[in-house]
Amino acid sequence: MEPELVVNEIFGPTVQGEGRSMGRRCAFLRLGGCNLSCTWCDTPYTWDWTGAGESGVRYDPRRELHRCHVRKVAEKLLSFGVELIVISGGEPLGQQSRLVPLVELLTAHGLEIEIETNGTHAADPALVSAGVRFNVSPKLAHSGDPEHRRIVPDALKSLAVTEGTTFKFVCRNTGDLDEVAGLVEEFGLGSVWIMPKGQTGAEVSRHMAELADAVIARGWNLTTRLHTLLWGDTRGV
Ligand SMILES: Nc1nc2[nH]cc(C(=O)O)c2c(=O)[nH]1
Ligand code: SF4
Ligand SMILES: [Mg+2]
Repeated sequence: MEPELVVNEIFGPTVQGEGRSMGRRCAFLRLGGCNLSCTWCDTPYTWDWTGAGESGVRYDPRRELHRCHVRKVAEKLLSFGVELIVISGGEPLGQQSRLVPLVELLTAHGLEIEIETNGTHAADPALVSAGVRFNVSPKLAHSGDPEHRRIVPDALKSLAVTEGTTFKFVCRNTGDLDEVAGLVEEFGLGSVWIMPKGQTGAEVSRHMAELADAVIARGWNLTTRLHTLLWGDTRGV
């Protein structure tokens, strides 16, 4: 039987708004479901059916989630005519065995693939050998998730030695950077990016200004949230 993915939305062309490929033209596959429930999550409509997030909104899974055959998803993503596909969520690695055939179809067409993940799942070796790059965003205490759920040591250690992985931490101020340093040290994380928390351009810019000098001084990289600066808290961009 042909595998199906639980999809929230497919959109493009846009630009990758975060991290190492910021500004690159791309299309997005946003999958449904997440194993965490961060209070400030910017995509609660992919998982929050009870109103657990900051907004208190209960989203309707019947509206938000769609089962789609891998082949159809691939066709749609290829139709955007972009060189880079970003797979996000929710938490896309919750469906990673079913992502393998999709990634194989896309890489056969010469596309590059990045997966945004919260770092609680080790990557399937088949995704790694297909050439997927992982943008791993472990959650800090301010996410509101209990530590045993947001920090999975074996997953982080495995992702840390996976070729081409970057780590991207959502931070508000310099106080958060000590917590990042602790994780970097404990799990041997390389290619560290700090990203300001924010769902409006003003909030992103304020946190960015507070963080920039300290991030540079610590020898890390800084990314903004380009899509938020451009389009605010809009879906599907
Ligand atoms: N343009 C754009 N860039 C992004 N980079 C990571 C995103 C995400 O939602 O994971 C995202 C997103 O939602 N939009
Ligand atoms: S891990 Fe990501 S998608 Fe899941 S709740 Fe946290 S911010 Fe939202
Ligand atoms: Mg987003």
